[in-house]
Amino acid sequence: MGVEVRGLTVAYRRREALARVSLTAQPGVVNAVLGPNGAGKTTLLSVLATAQPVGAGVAFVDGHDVGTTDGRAAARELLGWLPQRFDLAGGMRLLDTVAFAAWASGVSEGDAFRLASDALDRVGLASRERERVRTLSGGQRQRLGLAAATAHGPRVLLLDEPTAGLDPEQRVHFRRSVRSATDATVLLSTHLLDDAVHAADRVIILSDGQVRFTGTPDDLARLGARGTTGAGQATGAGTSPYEAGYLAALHGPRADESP
Ligand SMILES: Nc1ncnc2c1ncn2[C@@H]1O[C@H](COP(=O)(O)OP(=O)(O)OP(=O)(O)O)[C@@H](O)[C@H]1O
Repeated sequence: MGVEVRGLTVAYRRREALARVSLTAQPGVVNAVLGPNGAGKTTLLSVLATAQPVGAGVAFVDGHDVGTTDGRAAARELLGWLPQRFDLAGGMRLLDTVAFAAWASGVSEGDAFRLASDALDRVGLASRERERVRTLSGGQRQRLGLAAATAHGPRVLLLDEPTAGLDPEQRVHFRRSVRSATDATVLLSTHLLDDAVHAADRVIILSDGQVRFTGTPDDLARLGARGTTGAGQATGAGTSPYEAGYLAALHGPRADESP
């Protein structure tokens, strides 16, 4: 069932971080949520992760309405969430870290270590499973976070800027790990266009709390290839079709209210 959001509005005090956002994410599809700083990406993922209340509108995670107490409880069992900032105990071994996360997500103690071992294998850390967390590089740490978020087999996976701060090679590794770690519906937030078009089947562009574009990376490139942004500015030489599409999406009309 994936994710469905209709008319979602979330405000901090009186300022709207999300303004009547509507979008769907189909089962098994990797969606990049792209947008500038302050666009509302973390707020959207936090609502879906049940860490933040729905203001107005509705949000369903695999058919469960996260605006209700029962819906939140049901959604939590089938979610995987890698927040923008997460703490891991440096002295713990990788295997114990992931097994603990699986157990905390409802997996039995007996299954937790087997699932943790499988998850570490999928993100390319199997050979390090006996090592301690503090020995990992930034990129390896993110992949450990991915293993911890996916070991219990979530139906919906929410990754908040998982490649922030990683060098290009580590970003490529991480993107590949997402593909191999899960067949869940994925929402992956980023402000890096490269990550969005290479990691995802679909791109959702948010700006100022509004959806500006939804489509495939090819759709975005086609939008860019039209040669002008929605604001009528010509795109310069050296601008890729994706970048031109991103600019057009940011400066054109909002996308979630079109048929
Ligand atoms: N706890 C908070 N209190 C008040 N305002 C907040 C809070 N969290 C976020 N905001 C505001 O809500 C808006 C959306 O923030 P959000 O963190 O969702 O954006 P983002 O797209 O994830 O940004 P970034 O790329 O910088 O992480 C911003 O204007 C931000 O200042």
